[in-house]
Formats: sequence, C-alpha cells, structure tokens
Amino acid sequence: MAMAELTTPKKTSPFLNSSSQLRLSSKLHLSNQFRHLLLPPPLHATSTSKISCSVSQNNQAPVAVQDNGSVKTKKECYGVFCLTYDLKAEEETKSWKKMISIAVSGAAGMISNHLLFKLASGAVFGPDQPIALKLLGSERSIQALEGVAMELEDSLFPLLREVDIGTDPYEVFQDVEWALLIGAKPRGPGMERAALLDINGQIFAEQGKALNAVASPNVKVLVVGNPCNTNALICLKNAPNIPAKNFHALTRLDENRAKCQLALKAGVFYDKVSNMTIWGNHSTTQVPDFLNARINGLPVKEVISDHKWLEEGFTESVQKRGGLLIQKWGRSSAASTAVSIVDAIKSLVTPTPEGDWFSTGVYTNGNPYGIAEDLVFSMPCRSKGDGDYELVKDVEIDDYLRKRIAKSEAELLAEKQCVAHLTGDGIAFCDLGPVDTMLPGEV
Ligand SMILES: NC(=O)C1=CN([C@@H]2O[C@H](COP(=O)(O)OP(=O)(O)OC[C@H]3O[C@@H](n4cnc5c(N)ncnc54)[C@H](OP(=O)(O)O)[C@@H]3O)[C@@H](O)[C@H]2O)C=CC1
Ligand SMILES: O=C([O-])CC(=O)C(=O)O
Repeated sequence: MAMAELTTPKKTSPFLNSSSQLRLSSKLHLSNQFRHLLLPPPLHATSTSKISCSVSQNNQAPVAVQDNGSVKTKKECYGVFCLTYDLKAEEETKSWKKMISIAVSGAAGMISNHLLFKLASGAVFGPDQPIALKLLGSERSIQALEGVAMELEDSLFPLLREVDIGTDPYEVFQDVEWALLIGAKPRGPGMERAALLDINGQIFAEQGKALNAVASPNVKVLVVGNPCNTNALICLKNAPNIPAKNFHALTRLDENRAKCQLALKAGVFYDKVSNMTIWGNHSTTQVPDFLNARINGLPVKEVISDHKWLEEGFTESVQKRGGLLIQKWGRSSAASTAVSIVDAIKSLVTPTPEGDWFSTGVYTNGNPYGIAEDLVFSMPCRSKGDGDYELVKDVEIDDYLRKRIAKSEAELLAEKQCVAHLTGDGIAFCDLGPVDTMLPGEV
C-alpha cells in the first residue's frame, strides 16, 4: 500500500472538525494500473475535507493513511481522485512542477462548465503543471457538482490530480494558490442593482474572510461573479492578510470583445489588435480605449477613419455586447467568459509581449491617472509572468476618455457606498442615481 506524506495545515477553519483538519499532501501518481480499480460510490457530503489516500490492493474503496499508521475510509475526495500516485516515480511526470491548488466557486454553473475542462487540460498553466481543483458549490448545487466531478473523471486528464467538492469555503479554500470566484446570484427581473450588490456582496465578504483564514498567503483571486469590480473590492477588504494587489475583477471579456469589434471594422484578423485597455467598471459605463489601442502596430485612429463610429458605435457595441448576446442566445456569455478567464490567468503567468498590455480590474492604490483610490478599476497592466503585474503608467488620456472614465469611476464610488457595511467602511448609503446602471449582460 502506498503511503501519503503528512502535512499540517498552516491555518484552520473554525468550521473544521478534528478529523477534517488532518490533511495529507499527495505526492502520488495515479498510474494506469490503478485506473481499472473499483471506485467508491459518488460523494454526498455537504462539505469537503481533503485527505489524500492510498488504494488497498484488493480493489476496495480508497483509504486514507493517518500519521499514526491507522487507516481511515476516505469519503470526502471525489472518486478516481482519491487514488494515490507518485509523480516522481514515472519518467513522463518526474520533471513536472509541484502541484498547484485552484479553487473555483459557482463550479456547477455555466461558465465553470467550460472553464474547468480548460484548466484540467493544461491549456492554462501549461503541460507540466499538475493541478488540484477545489470546487465550491452550495446545497443547491451539490448534486450537480458531483456530476461535474464525474465528467472530470471521465476526461482522463493526466494533469488533473485531485478534485474536491464542497460547500464550506473555509474547507474548499484551504491552501489554494488561485481562487476563481464565479458563483453569484444572477440579477432577476425587477431586482434593484442595490439589492444585487447586497446579496452578492455578502457572498464575497464571506469568501474573502475564508480566503484570508485558510488560503495560501499569496493566493491570486479573480472575481467573475457580478457586479465583479465591487465584489472584488468587498472580497479584498475582508482579506486583510492577502495583498490587495492579488485581487482582480474580470474585464478581459470586455477587452476581447473590443478587439473583435475593432478587427471587424478594420477588416483585419483580431490578432492584429493590441494595447486594448478597458477602463473602469464591468458595466455599461466601461470605457474601451480606442485612443491607445493599435491595429498592426498603428494607432486605431490612423487605421479607422470613422471616428464617430469609434466614439459611439464601437464604444456602445462593447458596453452592450453581453446584452445582445443574451438576446440571441437566451443566456449570458459562458464559453467566451471562460476563455477570457483563461486569457486573464495566462496574462499573469506568462510575460506580456514587449510593448503590449492587458486589461484587468485591480485595486487602485497610487495610480498615475488620478482615479480615486480604494476602488477596483480596470486599467492597463503588464506582467513578468510571475503571477504579479505592474500598471502601465504612461497611457495617454484625452478629454473624451477622461469624461467617460470619470463616469465609470463615479459609478464605482456609488457602488462602494452601497456596500460600506461589507467593507468595514461604516454605514451603507445607497444612491445609484436616477438611472439604474446595467451589467453588460442586461439591456
Ligand atoms: N465579469 C464578467 O466578464 C462576466 C461575469 N459574469 C457573471 O458570472 C457569474 C456566473 O455566471 P454563470 O456561470 O453563467 O451563472 P450560472 O447561473 O450558470 O451559475 C452561477 C452559480 O452561482 C451560484 N450562486 C451563488 N449564489 C447564488 C444565489 N444566491 N442564487 C443563485 N445562484 C447562486 C450558483 O451555484 P451554487 O448553487 O453552487 O452557489 C450557480 O451555479 C454571474 O454573476 C454573471 O453575471 C458572466 C459573464 C461575464
Ligand atoms: O451580465 C451578465 O451576467 C453577463 C456579463 O457580465 C457579460 O456578458 O459581460
């Protein structure tokens, strides 16, 4: 029977019981000889506690080996991912990097359904990076999460080494190095934006606290669930031990949409469009920056002479692309959102090409553009590929951009006031103005 290596958790959840605080780190590789083994029945637990386990020789359910040598039946990990393996024992996997843990919330939702398979395939972190997926759901979705885990099992991804499913963020986020926060309540008909901010804000406040308590201290957090900028702000405010710089709100989908629209108008393929900034909020006030974007290395305005289209048609088409898609497709962008999450992560883990940049919603703290501090605001960034980023500080802002950026900034400041009770900034006061602002997916 192969043994797993014991590690002691750095931090513990207030919700963990003593048995679930035992965590054994897996160094073991699921070799092909084990693939035929009988697996335990699907998990019906409502929380997760990962203990790696070993496989008994007589085709019984996997069992966990505890530090005192006693054997404990493993219930919480999922199916085939409970099996043990030794990455260093086989030629093909010996040179692989140390496994990383990635948490995904809303893991049974539409976006995740596309994203998880890209993560597991190696398309995001590379072909030598084994991963563990920690899937966060709720009582609503626990059955569906089992279905997701079953599909991951059946995909036989060599790089996917562990899958845990659970409903308690304090357990699911234990030691994670990436947290992709996708789950959020969709805004229903007639629901005020203020109500959405409050309901979803509570989810992100709780998840921020959980990350703060149990995640890797340098965890990178990407907030996708809407309204993503303010949710990211709430999350980081509730995680004071994690650098605020590590939190992002996803505006990469907007960047990709903007590149596509410019390419269409210019009659070039979209790989010719670069330096595309989305400024501000992931909402209909966002500002796709055609002043600084380039097509074939030239300023957009030199390539597209229809400047009225740039200011009106282009800008609105990007701001409302999500809504148009819902009209056609009947549901909000899921596949392209998943692709943009992949792009956003890859932009942080691979060096940015010389002269280019990417957009991401980041914490404003000493920015050179005069944008209010203490917001999560989309801006141009570059990365050395180490998971971190630097702001691009010398982008030109003209009057057109300045006015529109100020509108998105005002919107975010108003959103921030609505959630003051969740950020530790006092009593909330919610006045979002006479016209309720929209998510890109709303019309
Ligand atoms: N930033 C961006 O560019 C984009 C952001 N989005 C946003 O991403 C989020 C997820 O989208 P998508 O995957 O399509 O949505 P789905 O509706 O398919 O899934 C969302 C998941 O959110 C979870 N959830 C959390 N809290 C609640 C709640 N109170 N009520 C209902 N569900 C809840 C549910 O999972 P569970 O039951 O497990 O909690 C559900 O599976 C949305 O907020 C959407 O607006 C979408 C597109 C682009
Ligand atoms: O509004 C939504 O849920 C969808 C969304 O963010 C987008 O398409 O950009």
